[in-house]
Amino acid sequence: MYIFVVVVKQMVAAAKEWGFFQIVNHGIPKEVFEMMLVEEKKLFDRPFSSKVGESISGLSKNSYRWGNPNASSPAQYSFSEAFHITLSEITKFSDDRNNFRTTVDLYVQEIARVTQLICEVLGKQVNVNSKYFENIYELKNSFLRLNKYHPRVFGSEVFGLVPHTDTSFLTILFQDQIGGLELKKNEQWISVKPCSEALTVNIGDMFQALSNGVYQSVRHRVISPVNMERLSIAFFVCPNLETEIEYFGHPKKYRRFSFREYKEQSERDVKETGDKVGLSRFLN
Ligand SMILES: O=C(O)CCC(=O)C(=O)O
Ligand SMILES: [Fe+2]
Repeated sequence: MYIFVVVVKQMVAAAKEWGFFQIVNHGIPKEVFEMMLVEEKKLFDRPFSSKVGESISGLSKNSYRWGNPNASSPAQYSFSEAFHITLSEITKFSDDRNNFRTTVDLYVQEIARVTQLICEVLGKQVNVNSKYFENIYELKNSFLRLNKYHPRVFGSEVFGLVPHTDTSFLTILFQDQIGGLELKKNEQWISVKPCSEALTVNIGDMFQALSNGVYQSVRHRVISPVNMERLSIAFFVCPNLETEIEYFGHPKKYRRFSFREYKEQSERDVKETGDKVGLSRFLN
């Protein structure tokens, strides 16, 4: 019990100060990550035409992304490709010849169990209404993002993923051992070193709003690896589109808004400026 209290304190402190922390002893067997990496590799190894052209293993057609479609200068290029798989899609997969569906489903169940605990614990400390995290596995708008980063082809630093904050409540990331993820703190970029047993958790914009700005959704980016590829798997816990995001105490830092409103505003901002304005648009 004492240990639990200490760990909660550390998580809360990290969520406030860094917006990031790593967890070990999460109870997910390492085989689950290994199996998931095998499936991820197989998926990315398909020919480009197959990834953009047809639906794979029952994934929706627009689940595949590459680069940054909104880039208007080299500084905004992202040298990576990704698959987005929503929880609602997982139940609809039809083709399971290659264990893809079973593996993804197992992964999400395991991750959702750990995420449930983290969300409840963090939420409780800042009086977030418990309805937001009642059943993480039922939040069908949540999604997995499988990321593959390509070795850099130009000189010095190239982005694998441009600086951004996550729109989610919270993101829970498994990364391989290559490294490249960095977070911004006091105007400096700091690397989040890979640790094979750890999951990396970061606060998203929605948790910042629900906690009235106490937890920080911190900007982060990925620097392209040198001479090798990097893989990661991010699980974004997201509310349903119509969910109203609101802190129930006073004074309220942000006005009430729906997740749909936030997403649509962010998409418009990204299209127009290449970047999301984020929560500062929703100040009270
Ligand atoms: O791959 C990583 O290390 C980070 C991924 C990320 O930030 C994202 O997918 O939003
Ligand atoms: Fe991110």
